[in-house]
Amino acid sequence: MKFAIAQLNPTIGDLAHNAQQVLDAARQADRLEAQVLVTTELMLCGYPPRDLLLQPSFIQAMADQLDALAAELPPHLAVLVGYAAANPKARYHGEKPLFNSTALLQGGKVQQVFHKQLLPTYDVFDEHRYFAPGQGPSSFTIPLGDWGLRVGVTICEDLWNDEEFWGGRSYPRNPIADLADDHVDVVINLSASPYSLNKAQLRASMLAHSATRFRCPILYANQVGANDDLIFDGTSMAFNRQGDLVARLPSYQAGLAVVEYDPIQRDLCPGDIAPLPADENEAIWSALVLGVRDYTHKCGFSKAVIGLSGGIDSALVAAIAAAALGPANVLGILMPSPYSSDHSVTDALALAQTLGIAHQTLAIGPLMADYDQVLDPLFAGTSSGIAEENIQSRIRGNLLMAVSNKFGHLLLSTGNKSEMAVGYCTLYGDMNGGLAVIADVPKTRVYALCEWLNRQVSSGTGPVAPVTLGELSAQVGHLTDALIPQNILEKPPSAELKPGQVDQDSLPPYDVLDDILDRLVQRHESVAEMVAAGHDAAVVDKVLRLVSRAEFKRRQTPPVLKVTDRAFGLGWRMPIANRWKSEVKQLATEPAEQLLEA
Ligand SMILES: Nc1ncnc2c1ncn2[C@@H]1O[C@H](COP(=O)(O)OP(=O)(O)OC[C@H]2O[C@@H]([n+]3cccc(C(=O)O)c3)[C@H](O)[C@@H]2O)[C@@H](O)[C@H]1O
Ligand SMILES: Nc1ncnc2c1ncn2[C@@H]1O[C@H](COP(=O)(O)OP(=O)(O)OP(=O)(O)O)[C@@H](O)[C@H]1O
Ligand SMILES: NC(=O)CC[C@H](N)C(=O)O
Repeated sequence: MKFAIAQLNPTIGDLAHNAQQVLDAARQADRLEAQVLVTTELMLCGYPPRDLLLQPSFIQAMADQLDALAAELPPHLAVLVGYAAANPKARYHGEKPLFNSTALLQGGKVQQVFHKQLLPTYDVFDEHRYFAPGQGPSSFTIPLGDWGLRVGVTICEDLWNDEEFWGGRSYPRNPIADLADDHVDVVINLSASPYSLNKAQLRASMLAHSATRFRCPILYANQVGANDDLIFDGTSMAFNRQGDLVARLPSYQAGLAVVEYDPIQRDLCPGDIAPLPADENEAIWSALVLGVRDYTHKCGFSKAVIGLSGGIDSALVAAIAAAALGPANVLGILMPSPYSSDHSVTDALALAQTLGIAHQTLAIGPLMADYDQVLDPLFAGTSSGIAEENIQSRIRGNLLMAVSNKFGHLLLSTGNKSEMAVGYCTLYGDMNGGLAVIADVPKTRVYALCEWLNRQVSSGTGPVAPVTLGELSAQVGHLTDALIPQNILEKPPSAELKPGQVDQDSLPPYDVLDDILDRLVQRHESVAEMVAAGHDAAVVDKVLRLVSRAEFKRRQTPPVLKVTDRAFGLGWRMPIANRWKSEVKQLATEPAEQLLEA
């Protein structure tokens, strides 16, 4: 008796293409003599479909696609497919018209339908907006010799609510416990669980716990690929009833695994276990490469443009883009101003050369002079300040968008999470772009990732992950000792908007800033807790005020690829016109310029 797990990469709304992926996987599973194929949550429409779910024509098209798929599948194979099913009982306003469902397709038609019971509505999830909860327990039976194997079906969050695992902090219901009470032999879970740092390890310990606690094998199929800001790592797994890992699919790529069930032992047999990324840097790098590749291609682009400043943020984004799209599809634009250092140009050129990407230099001095001249009647008699400095950034943003418009390149923006948090970036300037590639990566991690990249290349360790450095190395071919030129790693970070400017004139050292931000954004700590951890109260106060003051900018940031537990975007929904002072001593009404320089 064999189960197949299909780890697939659906595109939101591309029903025919997603169904074709299921069909291809089913044919492969059939050739491998599997009896059951498990796909991922909402596979037919892709996860998360968001407000497409509010369009009745979309739901009808999905139902039609499901019937068409059922008719084409190998007839003996039982195929579990995630889709959104109409809720026939929904009659009054406010009752949700849909279920988040799994169809069991076999013999050319839909045999059974199971509904998700626990609907996540936190962080980036908003499932109560669309779905009614199902009432379990949900199972089906596969004839096996003279008995029937009872298979319990759950959908993603259904498995995330074991009160023992979370130390009592969960809802009263646990669908896995209900299935165990119902004496199922195996539990299946169809998931769309987005990547964040170390989440694969969390999922594994949670699954191992449930398998052990209920003495029940678990097969877990997770979506792979990126849809908008969310990156899905896949890393599908299977655990036996002792809680041992018996199979794992590779992270960050589509694939199919077959796991055998032994009816005598009533347990899963050991199968192939793909390695996890070797460390945190490899995991984040691989996630970002997948995020850029899928966003770019799924939005219909093949090429990207990036402003290359000779700094570390644009260097990392350019390396990610080169790995994701191929160096031939990345264009770096150097735009020196009279305030730019020589090394901003030489370092950017060295980077373009090691990455093998095309580059072009557009000097912005004459445009700055034109702006000064045009604004002179209005600005005469005022002292030069932030308005004039930001014009440089806006000229660059404008030129980059002109290149994007002219040649159809996607503009990748380069701001990191630390500067996005405190508003150390210019609206309609360096914030321009279609995708904010590293806006969930703190500056200290930007350095760590670049150092890791250089170590990988210089140690000649070769491919580190299937979609990542290996491909980049293969494409670049001539990598020597460093991918990111050493000077980019060593020089002090600077916006170079005025002579001699460095980030640390305005901001606390990045290790201090990032620790405070982590405590604020991820861990919801109070000022008192941060001070107790050793931070200076005045520094904490300044950072909190900057964060509060910059909300209007973050709301206008391009979609941010999420790699932490809490990214700016859907998981961070703060009001802009906001007078809540928390423990911040005073409302942040000072201009950002004064705050940054305080
Ligand atoms: N609540 C609100 N809702 C909507 N809009 C609001 C707003 N409050 C201010 N604004 C608008 O925002 C403007 C201020 O924001 P903005 O124009 O971005 O300018 P601002 O934040 O004043 O200055 C940008 C800062 O980013 C730094 N920086 C660091 C690194 C790189 C770069 C770079 O550009 O390369 C820049 C730069 O040194 C400076 O300190 C106001 O003049 C106002 O128009
Ligand atoms: N001289 C320049 N040429 C091209 N692009 C630039 C230049 N200066 C700034 N940019 C663009 O604006 C972004 C923000 O730049 P800036 O150097 O001011 O800040 P940063 O946070 O230190 O980033 P980086 O580390 O990439 O320099 C850069 O990442 C780059 O995309
Ligand atoms: N799609 C879901 O139900 C996802 C929720 C789940 N807790 C996760 O992050 O993986």
